Amino acid sequence: MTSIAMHHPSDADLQAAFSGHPPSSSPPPPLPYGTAGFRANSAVLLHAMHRCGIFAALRAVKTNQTVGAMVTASHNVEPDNGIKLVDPTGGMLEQSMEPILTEFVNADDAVQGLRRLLEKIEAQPGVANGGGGRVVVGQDTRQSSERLVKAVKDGAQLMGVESIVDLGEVTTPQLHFIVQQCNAAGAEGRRIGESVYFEHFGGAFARFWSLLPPSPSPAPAPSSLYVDAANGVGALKIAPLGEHLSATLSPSPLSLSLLNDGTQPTDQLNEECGAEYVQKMQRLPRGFDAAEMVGKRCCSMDGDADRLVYFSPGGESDHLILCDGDKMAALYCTAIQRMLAEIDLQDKGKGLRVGVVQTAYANGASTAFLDQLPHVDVRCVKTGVKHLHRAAEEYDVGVYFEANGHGTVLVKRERLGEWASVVEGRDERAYERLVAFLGIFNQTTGDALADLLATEAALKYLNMSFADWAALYTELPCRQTKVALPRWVLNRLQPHPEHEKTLTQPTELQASVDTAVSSLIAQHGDGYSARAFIRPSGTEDVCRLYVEATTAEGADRLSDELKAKISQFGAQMAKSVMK
Ligand SMILES: CC(=O)N[C@H]1[C@@H](OP(=O)(O)O)O[C@H](CO)[C@@H](O)[C@@H]1O
Ligand SMILES: [Mg+2]
Repeated sequence: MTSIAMHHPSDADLQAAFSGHPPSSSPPPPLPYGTAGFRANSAVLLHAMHRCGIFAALRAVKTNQTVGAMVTASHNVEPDNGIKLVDPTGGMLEQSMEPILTEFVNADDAVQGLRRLLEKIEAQPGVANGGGGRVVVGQDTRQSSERLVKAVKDGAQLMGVESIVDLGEVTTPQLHFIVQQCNAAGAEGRRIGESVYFEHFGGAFARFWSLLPPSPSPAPAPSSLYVDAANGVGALKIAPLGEHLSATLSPSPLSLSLLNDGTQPTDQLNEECGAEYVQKMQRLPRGFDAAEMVGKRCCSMDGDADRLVYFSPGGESDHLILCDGDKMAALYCTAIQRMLAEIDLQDKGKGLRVGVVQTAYANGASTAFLDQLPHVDVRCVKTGVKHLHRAAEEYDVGVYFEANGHGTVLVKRERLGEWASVVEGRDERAYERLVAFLGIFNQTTGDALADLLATEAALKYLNMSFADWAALYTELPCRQTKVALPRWVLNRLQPHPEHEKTLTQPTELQASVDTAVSSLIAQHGDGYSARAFIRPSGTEDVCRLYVEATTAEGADRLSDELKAKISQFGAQMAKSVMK
């Protein structure tokens, strides 16, 4: 295969780069770099994968570092697929690169597109001539993933990258973490693979556990945690995680029981299971028996294991008690607050700046709970973890969570280090415990496995049962619905650029929301609260509607009314183009 040196390739080189590769006869519809990368039905993605491979390799060559490419469509249905690119930091692709990549992926003329891309990449700051660079590729368990990974690798190979490592089936957060580790100081010669991941997170959990007050002897048997793996890639990682914990902590304090592991012929990825289903539908996932498992501690990951929600069957049909991302943020903040208080530094002007970042989908009761915690800033940003992650980085300890369970806690290690001297003579074990707890979180992205460990650690430390955790606050009744609309209609909806709690366009649709909300409040009088917003999804061709109100009946009514308004708006738009 021809490979292109980064500087001034000839037209023949560029032509060769695309010979035998899509786009084929029918050009696919333009693909946006959405909330989490490119995502669509897998049948139209081959050319995008090939070009993302080219792009990833160029970024790797330019920075002379390791870049990642994860082939996954996360919580989407099995026939969909997608790709998320991982920057050398281990984080998501830098935002300024998104339009550059999008233009290249959608260029009608592939050769011209690549020429423009080369110019733009060369203009970026970085190593002048590049040289080495590595692309690490991972995939979820979708049937289409293997074929698409091949297209990514073919694309990467054309760009003269020094090496391409195919990790096979890994979770999205594993790939992020491995990329970060590859670029860390002293990584040369280290084996690239997932063992580094299990050692790091299993080790962090074990360290924290060993710093807890000793359990009465003999230690009580660990209570089982039932894990719904959404029939996705996370299922493959529960056993190695368990083995690692048993090898480090004897006996392992966690007993993990795996369900929806994708091994049965009827198992379908994300179908009636997984974090998205459980959180949005508020229903028990398939395979969880309400009567048999009542009161048990359970959790659900999504298809690529970067989200986690906890729940407990309520005993009746498929009713459940949910601890979603909002409650995980509340739990972690409570634990961090307690740990800070133990070292007694918070109110002495030396405290760490602790912040929590949420989106407009956070339940109002969670925001109120976090707001009343002392010394914690609460912020609301746009949907999509890239926005939350960036905002959380501004704090010394930045907790971020989407209600759907995607989140983590970011820590400025150097600030923690500065504290080491301040705590001298105080409770040093408490300080070490704080450091160890914060060490459990994945610093690159939200991570179902790491969050599972952190949740179990926090519950143990706070001596809380699942029921105690669920009772930290009571959610306001809320409804999340979606209305299918074509992309060109969705493109007319412009959410507020900072918080998405309103639409700046079309103003008539926003006015309908305002009127419906005010009239519900007016009907109930003082003390009644209600909130609603509309937003186009960045991962599916749907318009999302979120509603919350003091009463369930009010939330239902508001939701029905606004759903009808959205459908009406879609119909009007369709009519206007037919004229
Ligand atoms: C309301 C909601 O849950 N939206 C999800 C969903 O984005 P949308 O743009 O809303 O489709 O998928 C994103 C990627 O997984 C996730 O970050 C986000 O929170
Ligand atoms: Mg996901």
